[in-house]
Amino acid sequence: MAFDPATMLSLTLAIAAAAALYLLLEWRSVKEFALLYWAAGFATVFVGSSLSLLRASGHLFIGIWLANGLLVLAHWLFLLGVIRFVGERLPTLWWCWIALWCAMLALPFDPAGTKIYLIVNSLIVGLLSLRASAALKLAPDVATLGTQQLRYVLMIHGLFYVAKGTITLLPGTLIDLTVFQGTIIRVSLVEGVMAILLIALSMTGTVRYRRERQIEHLAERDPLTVLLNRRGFEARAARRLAEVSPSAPGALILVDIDHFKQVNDLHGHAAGDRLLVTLADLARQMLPPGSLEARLGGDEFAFLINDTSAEELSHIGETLRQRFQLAATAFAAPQTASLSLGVILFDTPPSSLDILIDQSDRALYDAKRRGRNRMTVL
Ligand SMILES: Nc1nc2c(ncn2[C@@H]2O[C@H](COP(=O)(O)OP(=O)(O)OP(=O)(O)O)[C@@H](O)[C@H]2O)c(=O)[nH]1
Repeated sequence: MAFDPATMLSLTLAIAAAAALYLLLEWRSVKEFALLYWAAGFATVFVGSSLSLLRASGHLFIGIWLANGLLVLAHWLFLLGVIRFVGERLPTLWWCWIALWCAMLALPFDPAGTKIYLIVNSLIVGLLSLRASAALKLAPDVATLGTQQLRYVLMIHGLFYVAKGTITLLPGTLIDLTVFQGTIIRVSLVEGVMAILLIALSMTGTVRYRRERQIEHLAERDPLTVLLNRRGFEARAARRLAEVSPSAPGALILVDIDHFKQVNDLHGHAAGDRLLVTLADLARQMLPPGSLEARLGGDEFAFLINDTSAEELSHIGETLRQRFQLAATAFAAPQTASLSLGVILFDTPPSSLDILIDQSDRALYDAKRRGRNRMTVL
């Protein structure tokens, strides 16, 4: 296939239209607002590329100025989509490109004017793409394969446009925007086709990966307390247990609320829910960073702590018990709700999490049997 301008522009038109439509359909199912910006961006590329065909018939204002201006607008929409996707705010300064681009309308249609136009236009497109790429540099726990892909595609695209603007500065560089003449313009058309294809694919990938991660996250969380559920706890525990050694012992604390049924019966299910959330909040506040906190079901919770000691466990258990008891006084009952804790401290990795849960369950049973509102350590 010849890389002639007409073929490249036809490809650009076809891919941009398909990308706009695809992102719009994707938005209908995922309702991620960034997809709307990106779809609008590709629709703008489609309109801009269509208008650029008019330069061949002498309509230079529409075919060059307006068409290339729409290319800038498209990249602005891509940037707005990325900003929306990462939940950032864009400083007002970034709106200045509109004033700059309008100022270029004053440039004459001679070779010097066209050259300045191409340089400024390319630099604006390059900077908008690089800014979008920078916004996608997310923390490792938030970044997905999709965001990484989009980040690098936008970075390469932005660098290409900055290079294009810079090379155009060189004396003797041949460009003729009126008839798509000059190596830079031709290379740019080829890059444009590749870029819109890769950007569109990365954009859908970005949203998909994030959605998958959100679904994964929800599947491993208890909706009421937002602690891990049993499945999430099991999935994460194996790696923590393998890190246990005599110099860094581990502990599993099993917690059950005493007389919880009375809270539900006397104050309603919503009050019971509030108490469960209170316990989850206390655990989040008091357990050392890196601990695993889970609600195994009903009023039973499990906390896995690494690199701990009997003294630390005793302090955590006692404080948790006392603070919970204080919070539970808001729900008066013949027997106020309290906490029973069964703790197992171990200095070698156990053969399985289930065995560990069984052992701490025995400790918990002992705490219940001895009158509740206490902690038993094995
Ligand atoms: N509010 C609320 N209650 C729940 C939830 N899940 C389970 N429960 C209730 O938790 C209670 C747990 O019962 P038990 O642990 O047997 O009762 P208990 O009164 O705590 O008894 P002891 O543990 O022996 O002191 C039941 O009444 C369940 O209906 C929930 O998500 N929200």
